[in-house]
Amino acid sequence: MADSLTVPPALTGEFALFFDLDGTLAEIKPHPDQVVLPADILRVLDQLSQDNQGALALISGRSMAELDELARPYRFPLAGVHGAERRDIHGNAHIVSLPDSLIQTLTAQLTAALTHLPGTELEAKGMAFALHYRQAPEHEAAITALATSVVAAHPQLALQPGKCVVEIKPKGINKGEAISAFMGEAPFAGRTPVFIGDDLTDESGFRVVNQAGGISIKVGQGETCAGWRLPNVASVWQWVTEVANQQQEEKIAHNNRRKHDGSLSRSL
Ligand SMILES: O=P(O)(O)OC[C@H]1O[C@H](O[C@H]2O[C@H](CO)[C@@H](O)[C@H](O)[C@H]2O)[C@H](O)[C@@H](O)[C@@H]1O
Repeated sequence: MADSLTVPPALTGEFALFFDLDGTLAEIKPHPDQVVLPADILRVLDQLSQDNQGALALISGRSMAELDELARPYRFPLAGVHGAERRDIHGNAHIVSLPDSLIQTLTAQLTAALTHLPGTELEAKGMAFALHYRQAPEHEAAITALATSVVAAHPQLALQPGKCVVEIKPKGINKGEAISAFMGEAPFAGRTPVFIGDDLTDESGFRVVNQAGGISIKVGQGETCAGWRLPNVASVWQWVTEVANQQQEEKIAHNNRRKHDGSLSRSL
């Protein structure tokens, strides 16, 4: 499927919009804390959210606290840590946690192990851990072996490989489940889901969206079950801006038709 994929179609209708963050809305950077979302793109997302009755959510591997920071001043519905955290349209949080004792043990174990792998970084996210090797690609095999051994020792955990990262997350957690949860609730329910993502963690989201007859969009190269492809982050920004502009024009045309019909019926 991968290489014959084309740019996604125009969006006319009632949509529920889901966006991955790193590698989709934001360029990949050497370190996670160097990532920013341009103010223009945040305004476009807010516009899209308003024009779709609030049916827009960020679906990310990052924590919800980081997502809120990156999306400031806006507060969108969120799924963080690959779906282990979720904040619905009413602001209610749905959290999958691990026992504190296990989090403490894993933090200590992983911190100690990474001191022997210079250039690697541990990102502790509460119920999940990202083991980054972007600055030390020579340690990819060691990081993968370490994460694999930790997951093998704890049946409640699962591996989540990504771009220069191997993550350890609670078992059964994935972005597809998070999108399904949103699709069961207003204002998402009944709309056609659209999900844009770039990485392996996004494939479960694409599957759910495909099953619902929605629009799944892979950013960049690589095998995917998505139905459409955009080449890079710049093309995502361009596409979402075009979609927002088009929805605005439709709204204006719709309002003008209503005004015109109203004045016609008054004059009859
Ligand atoms: O689901 P996403 O929104 O795509 O988040 C996936 C992970 O993104 C971050 O790591 C990745 O992006 C970093 C910044 O560009 C990059 O330095 C790193 O190599 C990538 O793996 C984030 O740090 C993770 O917590 C997310 O799970």
